[in-house]
Amino acid sequence: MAGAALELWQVAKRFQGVVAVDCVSLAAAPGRVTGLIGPNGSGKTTTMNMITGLYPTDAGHIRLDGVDIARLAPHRVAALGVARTFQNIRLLAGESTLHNVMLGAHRHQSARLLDVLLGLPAVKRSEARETARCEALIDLVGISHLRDSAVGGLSYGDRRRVEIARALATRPRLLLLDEPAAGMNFAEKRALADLVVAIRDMGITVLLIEHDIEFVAQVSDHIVVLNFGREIAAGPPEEVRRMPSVIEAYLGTEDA
Ligand SMILES: Nc1ncnc2c1ncn2[C@@H]1O[C@H](COP(=O)(O)OP(=O)(O)OP(=O)(O)O)[C@@H](O)[C@H]1O
Repeated sequence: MAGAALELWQVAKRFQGVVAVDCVSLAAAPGRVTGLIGPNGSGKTTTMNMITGLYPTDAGHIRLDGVDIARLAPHRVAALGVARTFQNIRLLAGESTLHNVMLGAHRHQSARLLDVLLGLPAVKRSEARETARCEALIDLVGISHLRDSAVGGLSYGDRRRVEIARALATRPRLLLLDEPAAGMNFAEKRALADLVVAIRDMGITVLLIEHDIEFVAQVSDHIVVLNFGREIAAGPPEEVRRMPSVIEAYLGTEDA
């Protein structure tokens, strides 16, 4: 699978006079992990919401493999191979892990309604293939023992894994992770870091929003730092961590 190249150029967003994103330009290279960091309220989630089509941009371009997606509806952006997880986990609590992950896969089942109603063998084969693919993803994220468990009863970290597996089930070329390590303990974060690297090694481009600077530095090939809706620094993790502007804006705060 070839990861998509994401490019933002002078992107801006205001909410009734509040400047959420002032002027952000960034590039996420294909098949690499780009970390997007910054203090609370610096515009990270708003940027992600513009990339996925949830918010239309007020200015600038967002290009996916050169195609401007800035004003496309969320389902059209998703159809181009963009998947995401949310800061506040969004899953069907009463349904099993497998059922939740299968929801991500359904976009790829092309069977006609009549064929499904007739239960044709080709439809059953396609369903079996998709089930096997989703089971493999559940295994990849490390929760195969929770395949049939209702997700409402799972730990926070495991629910995050279900969300990532569901996003992967859509066969993304670009995966956006919004604070995936939030609320995780040390061991869970270490396993998550391995998972993010495994996803990158599958060829998928990853854009990662995260507060935990150690975690971001560990998994990112490139880091972009926002403050007050503007990009204040960008570069390799070790370089960015040493920049005085970053230390002042981010690492010096209680979020670091
Ligand atoms: N829907 C909205 N309506 C009004 N203001 C908003 C909306 N969404 C975000 N904002 C404002 O835009 C600014 C940027 O918010 P955003 O959530 O993008 O920041 P963030 O960097 O993701 O913060 P956090 O790390 O706390 O999640 C904040 O001042 C926020 O209050």
